[in-house]
Amino acid sequence: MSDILEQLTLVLEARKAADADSSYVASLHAKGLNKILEKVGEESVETIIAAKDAALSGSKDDVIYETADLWFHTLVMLSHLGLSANDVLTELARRFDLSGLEEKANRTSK
Ligand SMILES: N=c1c2ncn([C@@H]3O[C@H](COP(=O)(O)OP(=O)(O)OP(=O)(O)O)[C@@H](O)[C@H]3O)c2ncn1[C@@H]1O[C@H](COP(=O)(O)O)[C@@H](O)[C@H]1O
Repeated sequence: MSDILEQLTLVLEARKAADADSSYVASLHAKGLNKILEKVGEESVETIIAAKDAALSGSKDDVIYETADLWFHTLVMLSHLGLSANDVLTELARRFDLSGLEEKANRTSK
């Protein structure tokens, strides 16, 4: 796992027990899963809009910024559910080198 992802995972875990008044992450946990999912949805839309704008303007800075917001909020969602980036990385590693078409054919109904 990249250094920053590893460090952020540790911070997110610690924030589950932090005071909601002094931590944005703790405030999300206190508000609950629906609020976290609302943020994931919001950041998804903002990422899509930034990508569409980048295709028109050629400026990609907002795509990076909004994608970081999206990744961050999905990490909070995973943490809230007792999961972590490592669980997703393990799944990506399992898929590595497997054609997307082949992987899809092997999927059980989900
Ligand atoms: N990477 C991030 C990160 N990315 C985005 N954000 C916050 O996510 C929010 C998203 O932006 P919005 O404009 O949607 O926020 P908002 O309008 O305040 O949100 P709402 O009131 O609409 O819910 C902002 O408050 C950002 O500051 C982050 N907050 C924290 N982190 C990391 O998490 C760590 C722990 O943060 P705290 O829990 O706040 O200490 C930090 O040290 C960082 O490493």
